[in-house]
Amino acid sequence: MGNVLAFHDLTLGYERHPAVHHLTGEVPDGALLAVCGPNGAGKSTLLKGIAGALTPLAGNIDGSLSSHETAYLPQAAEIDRSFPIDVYDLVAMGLWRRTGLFGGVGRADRARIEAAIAAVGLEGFENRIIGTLSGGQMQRTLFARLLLQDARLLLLDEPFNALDAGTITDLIGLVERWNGEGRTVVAVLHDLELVRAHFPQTLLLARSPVAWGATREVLSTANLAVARRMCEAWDEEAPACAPERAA
Ligand SMILES: Nc1ncnc2c1ncn2[C@@H]1O[C@H](COP(=O)(O)OP(=O)(O)OP(=O)(O)O)[C@@H](O)[C@H]1O
Repeated sequence: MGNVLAFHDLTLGYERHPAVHHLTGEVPDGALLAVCGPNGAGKSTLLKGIAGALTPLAGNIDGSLSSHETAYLPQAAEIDRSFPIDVYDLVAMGLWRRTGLFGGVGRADRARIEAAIAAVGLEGFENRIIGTLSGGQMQRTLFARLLLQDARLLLLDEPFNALDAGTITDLIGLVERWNGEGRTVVAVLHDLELVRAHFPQTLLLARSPVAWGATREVLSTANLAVARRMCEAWDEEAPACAPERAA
C-alpha cells in the first residue's frame, strides 16, 4: 500500500508567518486520519495546503493524486450561503468534474443526484434555497455533493461542528462508508471522544507536530498538555524559520 500524501519538513503560513511548522510524515492510501489540536494550531492551514490553496513557505507536500481526485470541505463559516442556489443544484455540482460546467445532466446523472440527496436524508428539500437551511441540513447537502464527487482523498474541516447527535451519527456513517470503499479521509476534529471512537490514526498539531500515530497513544493526557503549552507559547509574529519556542 502506497502513500497518498507525504510531508517533507513542511512549513505553511501567511505573509511569511508560519502557521504549520516542520511537519514530516506520510498518510497511507486508505487512512482514516484525524487532525486535532488547540484553536490556532494550524489544522485548517494544513488542510488548505493539502488542497493546494496555499503554497508551502518551506518544505513540500508530495501527493500521489490529482486535484480531480481530491475533495475539500471547508469549515461551515467559510461557505457563502447567500448564493441563490437550491439543494438539488448544489449537490449536482459534485458532478461538474465529470460533466463540465455546461455539460448536460442526463437521466443517469439525475438518478445519482437523487440517490445522493436520499442518502443524506434530504428528500423533499431539493428545491430549498440553501440560505434557508439549518446548519445540519446544509452540512447534509454538502455531504451529498461529496458523495457525487467520488474523490479518492477527502479533506474535511470540522465536518461535525455544531451538529446534533443524530446528524453526526448519519454523517460519520458516510465517512466510514467512504473509508470502507478504500478512500482516504483526513478530518479536522475537536471532539476527542468522537475521534477515539471512529478514527484509528491521529495527528496532534500545535503549529509543530506533537504526535502522530495510533489515536489512543497520540491523545494521551501528557500529549494534550504539551499541545496546549506549545500553542500558548507561540509567537504570532515569528519569521518563517525561527527556532522552536515550544516547551
Ligand atoms: N488567512 C489568514 N491570514 C493570516 N493568518 C491566518 C489566516 N488564516 C489563519 N491564520 C492564522 O494561522 C494560524 C493557524 O490558523 P488555523 O485556522 O490553521 O488554525 P486551526 O487549528 O484550524 O484553528 P481552529 O481550531 O480555531 O479552527 C492562526 O494564528 C491564524 O490566526
